[in-house]
Formats: sequence, C-alpha cells, structure tokens
Amino acid sequence: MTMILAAGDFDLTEEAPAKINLALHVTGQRADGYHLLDMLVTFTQHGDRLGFRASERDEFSLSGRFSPLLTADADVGGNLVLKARDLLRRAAHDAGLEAPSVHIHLEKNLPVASGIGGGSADAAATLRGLAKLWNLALPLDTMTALALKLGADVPMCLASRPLIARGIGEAIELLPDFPSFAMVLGNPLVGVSTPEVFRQLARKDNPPLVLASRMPSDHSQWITTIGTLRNDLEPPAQSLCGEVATLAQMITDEGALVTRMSGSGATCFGLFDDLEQATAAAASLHRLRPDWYFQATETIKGDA
Ligand SMILES: C[C@](O)(CO)[C@H](O)COP(=O)(O)OP(=O)(O)OC[C@H]1O[C@@H](n2ccc(N)nc2=O)[C@H](O)[C@@H]1O
Ligand SMILES: Nc1ncnc2c1ncn2[C@@H]1O[C@H](COP(=O)(O)OP(=O)(O)OP(=O)(O)O)[C@@H](O)[C@H]1O
Repeated sequence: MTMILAAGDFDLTEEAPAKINLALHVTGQRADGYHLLDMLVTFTQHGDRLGFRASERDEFSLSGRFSPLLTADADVGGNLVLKARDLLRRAAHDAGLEAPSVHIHLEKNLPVASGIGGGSADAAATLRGLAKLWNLALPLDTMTALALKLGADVPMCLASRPLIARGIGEAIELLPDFPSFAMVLGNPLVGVSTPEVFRQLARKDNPPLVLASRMPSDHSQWITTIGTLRNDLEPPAQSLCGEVATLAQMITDEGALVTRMSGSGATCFGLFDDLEQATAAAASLHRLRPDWYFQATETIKGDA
C-alpha cells in the first residue's frame, strides 16, 4: 500500500533522523565477540517519518522510496517498529498501564542496512511516539533500557542529538554545544554485511577517540577536529565493496571539507560550508550516478 504520511491523518507524527558516525574508532573486543567502539555521532534533519493513530486493531503500513525492501508483516520481517511497539506495550502492562491498539505508518526514506541506523531510528521513534500516544510518562532510564534491548544504536537514536558513545554504543555523553553541519549523504545501494566488515578488520586495538582537553568551540574548529578522526571500518568496507572508495572520492571531488563512511557502510557523508553548497553537490552527484542515493541535509545541533 502506498500512503503519503500527512500529519493530519495521524494523532501524532515522529521524525526518525539518520544516525551519522562522524567518527568510529574500534578500540577492542568483548568476550562475546562484539567490538568496543568510540563514536562521535550526530543526526540529520532528513530521515524516516512515523505516524501513529488509535485504531480498533493493531495495523502497520509502509510508504517511501525504500519501503519495498521491508515487509509490513511482523512475523516475516521482524520489523524493528513492531518489536519496539510490543516491547513498550509489555512494559506498560507490567506497570499496570493501558497500551491500546494502534495504527503505525512508516515512511521509509532512508536506505536499508546502510550504516546510518535507519532501523534503530525507527525503533527509537516508535518508543517516543507510543509513549506519548499512550501517555506513559516512563522514566528516561526505563526508556533507555528498553531501547538497548532493541539494539546497541537505539539508545543513541532515542536521544537523536549529537553525542559521544562508547562501549558498543550504550555509554552516551550528550554534546550540548555541538554545531549543525551541512551534509551530503551518498549510498551506492550495494549492501555491505556488518559482521563481515568487523571480521575483516586488520586490528581491533586502534587508538581511542581523544578530543583535546577542551572541546572545539565552533563550527570550523569542529570541522578541523573531525578531519583528524577516523572510521576504522572504512578500509575493510572498501575492500569488500569497491563502490565505497569510488563514492567517497566523488563526494570529495564536489568540494566536501571532510568525507567519511558512516557505521559499517556503505553510506558516506561529506561536510560542506552551507546547505546551498551541499544541495548543489547532491544534484551534481545525482547527475553522475542517477542510480545511487544522494541527499543534502543539515545535522541537528546540540541542545545547549
Ligand atoms: C557499527 C554501528 O553501525 C555503529 O553505529 C552499529 O553498532 C551496527 O549496528 P547494527 O547494524 O544494528 O548491527 P548489529 O545487528 O548490532 O550487529 C551485527 C553484527 O556486527 C558485529 N558487531 C556489531 C557491533 C559491534 N559493536 N561489534 C560487532 O562485532 C557482530 O558480529 C554483530 O552480530
Ligand atoms: N524499520 C526498519 N528499517 C530498516 N531496517 C529494518 C527495519 N526493521 C528491521 N530492519 C532490518 O534491520 C537490518 C538493519 O537495518 P538498518 O537500516 O537499521 O541498518 P544500518 O543502517 O546498517 O544500521 P547501522 O548503522 O546500525 O549498522 C536490515 O537488514 C533490515 O532488514
């Protein structure tokens, strides 16, 4: 079913911003095999959107460019939106609260399995949206614990504000003074397997993310600082998927101040001076590769 997500059709709507790993340093490995990460993370204005309305029975519908890659069937696809709904409903019932039937609509604008955490963002937006619709007023700690059960990136996406995350993503420090950046997102629409990228890492004990004792104080200092950081998953992703290096070079050639891959790829981002330049770059990239995904956007600034 195709449906345009118009706010008026729903009791409330919730944005699900893309998660961008401005830096991702792999610093070790836990006994269970999961890798320890130091991440500088921000979120974009562009993202998925969810709509919620009271309904006689639970319903889930999808629209948007990337919705054909997902299924609305809870049992087949195990969509994270439905997992988040069920988890929050159980927590509400355990607390003696009502969590009535609901129609959830997901407008899927973000490429799937692409290193920008779309599924995690949708799960977090579902927790935020349903907590409001059901008037749950659960403590932030409870919401964060529920988020972590849905995935390591979901607590970050619950915040959807610039932050540093450590561990596997659960230890979060918000960055209230972090600026907004103009950004181009690019994806060759070729899947890269996250476990395979981690398996191909040459080293698992890379230097941690160290920001000088004083945080950069403005936009241009942050750009310089971000330029000195890394995504340790980029070399293995490049060797598994040749398009990643091609894409990064194309974004750099459009004049990006910093170009890097996000997460385990294949999405790469470029930082630009302003949205006008980012929009022109995205249009030019689209002309070069109309079959790939390019999007100009701005990132969400910290809540100072
Ligand atoms: C790398 C990040 O993009 C950083 O934001 C995310 O943590 C990845 O999150 P994701 O796509 O939800 O991936 P998950 O489903 O959690 O993990 C997929 C697989 O990647 C590997 N994995 C993932 C995260 C991590 N810290 N160490 C790992 O070794 C594990 O083999 C895991 O089974
Ligand atoms: N709502 C959803 N949106 C996207 N993917 C979903 C969703 N629900 C379940 N999935 C499944 O989750 C997997 C990961 O999708 P997602 O888009 O979150 O990955 P990602 O962008 O690589 O995330 P990360 O940056 O955390 O690695 C996909 O293979 C997809 O089938």
